[in-house]
Amino acid sequence: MHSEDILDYYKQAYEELKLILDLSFDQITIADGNGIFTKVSKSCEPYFGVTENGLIGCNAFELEKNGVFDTSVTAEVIRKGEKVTLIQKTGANRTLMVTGIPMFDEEGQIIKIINISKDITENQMLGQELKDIQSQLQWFQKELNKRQAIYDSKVNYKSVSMNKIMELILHICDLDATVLLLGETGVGKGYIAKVIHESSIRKNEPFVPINCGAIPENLLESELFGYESGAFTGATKGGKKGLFEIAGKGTIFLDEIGDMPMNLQVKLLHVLDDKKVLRLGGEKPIKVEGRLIAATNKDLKKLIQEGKFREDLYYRLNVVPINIPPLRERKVDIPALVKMFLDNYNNEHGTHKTISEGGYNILIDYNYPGNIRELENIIERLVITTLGDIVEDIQVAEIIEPTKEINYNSDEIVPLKQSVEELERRILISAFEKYKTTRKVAEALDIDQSTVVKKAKRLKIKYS
Ligand SMILES: Nc1ncnc2c1ncn2[C@@H]1O[C@H](COP(=O)(O)OP(=O)(O)OP(=O)(O)O)[C@@H](O)[C@H]1O
Repeated sequence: MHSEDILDYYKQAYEELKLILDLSFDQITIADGNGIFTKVSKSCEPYFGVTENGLIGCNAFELEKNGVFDTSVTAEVIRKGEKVTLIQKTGANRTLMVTGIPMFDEEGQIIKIINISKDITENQMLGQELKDIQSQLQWFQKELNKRQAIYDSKVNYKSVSMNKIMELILHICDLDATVLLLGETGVGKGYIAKVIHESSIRKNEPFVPINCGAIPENLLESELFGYESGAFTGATKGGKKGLFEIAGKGTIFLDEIGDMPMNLQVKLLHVLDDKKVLRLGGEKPIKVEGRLIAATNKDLKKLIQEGKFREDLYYRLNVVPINIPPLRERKVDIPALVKMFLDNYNNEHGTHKTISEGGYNILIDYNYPGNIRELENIIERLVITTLGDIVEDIQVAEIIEPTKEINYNSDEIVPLKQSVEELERRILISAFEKYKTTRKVAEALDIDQSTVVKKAKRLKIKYS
């Protein structure tokens, strides 16, 4: 071949190479062994924010420093002496996947580096969007699970006050914060404590309830904190786990916290502050990881004033207070509860009882000093004691009549003696429903056992 033909051949080859470079969708750059760009495809311009001529003759190390791209693949190939693939962020805010391929001379020195880049900005954005959607989905799933748990728990309510409580529960169920449930006897504090546990991430861990008012002080202490063998006379060999230990990562429910003896209140406060518990006679602290829910029907502030409840413990427990209103203040909830209890007891006793319209109205009108517990008992008694399939008005009235309360909010003036007797009767009936024995009722009402017996006789209250 003549030298002119050779020149033509190379010229043509060069033109073809340039055309390929410029037509390529990918960004191609060629640098020499020192990292100086010798050829750059036109498509590079929008991706690096620098013109073709602005790149040619520039050093990759310099461009890296000037922020045209973060890590230069050319520079990396020179540093490592081998083929490199990396993700590169450019000054024009694009994300590229770049591969740099070195070419060597006979002595193994790099003479050229060919870089091919693919724009993956959209892929990355889609990837991020996918991640965002996935985390949103997880959040919705978690919310849905919590709502499902509340639905499954069959807390029937229509009232605004209960709706607010359930929304609060959804909000706090997964937090570690201590919950203090307040409300009259029978409003469902224990029931709600269980709902909180079952709607929370702790639902597969134990739910451990204990009634602080029903157990003597020394027994309560060993139940709560456990003991080592030989801690006291009669202690089981091998010791015993306390309820905090048994609850593990679950929920410990301290019912009737207002009845906890002062001495134990101090110990409980230490456990809550230190998040550690010591078994009686033990030396090794055990980590407390469970969530605490406490409940009381007593006025804790009044107990503090009377010196019967520690103020510091009160503030420690009162992180999320939930005040459950009495049933008489949310009568819209009664129909669904009546239906639920009627269905439950019909199932349990194999009956098909319904309640007459009049009987139903009596149930709605009644003020339930014993709250949901009393309503449940009334429905069970009606299902068991009535003979036909329809519970008539009179049968409902007969059950409610002995405890029918005087409506103190009405304008009707009733003789004081009658009012006092009625109030006593209500209190005693509720106390008997809960505590069953005259001794425990006397303890709860802080009167002598003989007074309980006398009053029950005078007010014709039956107890077993
Ligand atoms: N929302 C509810 N739906 C169905 N049953 C309920 C509901 N709330 C309470 N109950 C039922 O009413 C009864 C009393 O509830 P619970 O023992 O939780 O009340 P409490 O406020 O803890 O009472 P106390 O202060 O006397 O311990 C229980 O049998 C419980 O199952």
